[in-house]
Amino acid sequence: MAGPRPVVFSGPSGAGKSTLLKKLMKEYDSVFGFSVSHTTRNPRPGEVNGKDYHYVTREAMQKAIDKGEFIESAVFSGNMYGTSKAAVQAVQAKNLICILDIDMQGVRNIKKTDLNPIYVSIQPPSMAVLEKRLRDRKTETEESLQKRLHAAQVDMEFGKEPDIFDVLIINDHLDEAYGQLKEALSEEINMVKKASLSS
Ligand SMILES: Nc1ncnc2c1ncn2[C@@H]1O[C@H](COP(=O)(O)OP(=O)(O)OP(=O)(O)O)[C@@H](O)[C@H]1O
Ligand SMILES: Nc1nc2c(ncn2[C@@H]2O[C@H](COP(=O)(O)O)[C@@H](O)[C@H]2O)c(=O)[nH]1
Repeated sequence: MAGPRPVVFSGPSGAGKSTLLKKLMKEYDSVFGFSVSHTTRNPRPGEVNGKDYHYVTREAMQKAIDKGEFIESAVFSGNMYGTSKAAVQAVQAKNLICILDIDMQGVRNIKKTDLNPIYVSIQPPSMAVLEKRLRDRKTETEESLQKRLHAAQVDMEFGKEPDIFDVLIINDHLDEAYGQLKEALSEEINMVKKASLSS
C-alpha cells in the first residue's frame, strides 16, 4: 500500500491508546488520519458512528470478512473488531500517516501483511493503575471489566516479547508519555510535513 508508513498502537485496554492518539491527531491534524475500525460492540456515550468506529452487527461484519474486505479482524472481550481495507486506504489516499488502534491479535495478523507499520506499544505503569483507569472510565460492566483485565495480563506479557514493537511507552504521566510518543514519531511527522509543503 502507498503513502507514509502507518503507525499501529497496541496495548492493554485502558492503557491510554485513544487518549494519546487523539492528542497526536489534534496537534498534527494534517499529518495523521485514523483508521476507523468496525466493531460489534455498542457505542459508548459520546462515540460517533463512522468517527470512532463503524458500529455493525455480527452478521454484517462476518459477511464483510468473508468477502475479504478486512486486513485483519479479532474477537476481543466477546465483541468483533476489524480493520477494513477501505479504512486504511481512505487515510492513505490523503497521504496521511494512518493510525491503527488494534489489540495484540491484530498486531500478529498485521505482521503477516505488507502494511509495514511502525509498532507502538502503550503500557500502563502497573495492573493496579490500569484497573483504576478502567473503573474510573465507567464504560464497562463488572463482567466486561474482568474480561479486559484478564486480557491485559496476557497483553502486558506480549508487550515484552522481543522484536514485536518498535517503540514502548509506559503511560504513567500523560505529558511525559505524549512527549516520548512525539519524539519517537518525529522523523515521520517531519517527512509528511515537508512533503505537504512541497506539493
Ligand atoms: N497518563 C494517564 N494518567 C491518568 N489517566 C489516564 C492517562 N492516560 C489515560 N488516562 C485515562 O485512562 C482511561 C483509559 O484511557 P483510554 O481510553 O485512552 O485507554 P485505551 O488504551 O484507548 O483503552 P481501550 O483499548 O479500552 O479503548 C481514560 O479514562 C483516560 O482518560
Ligand atoms: N484487532 C483489532 N483490535 C481492535 C480494532 N479496533 C479496536 N481494537 C482493540 O479492541 C480493544 C477494545 O477496544 P474498545 O474500543 O472496545 O475499548 C482495544 O484493545 C483496541 O485496541 C481492530 O480493528 N482490530
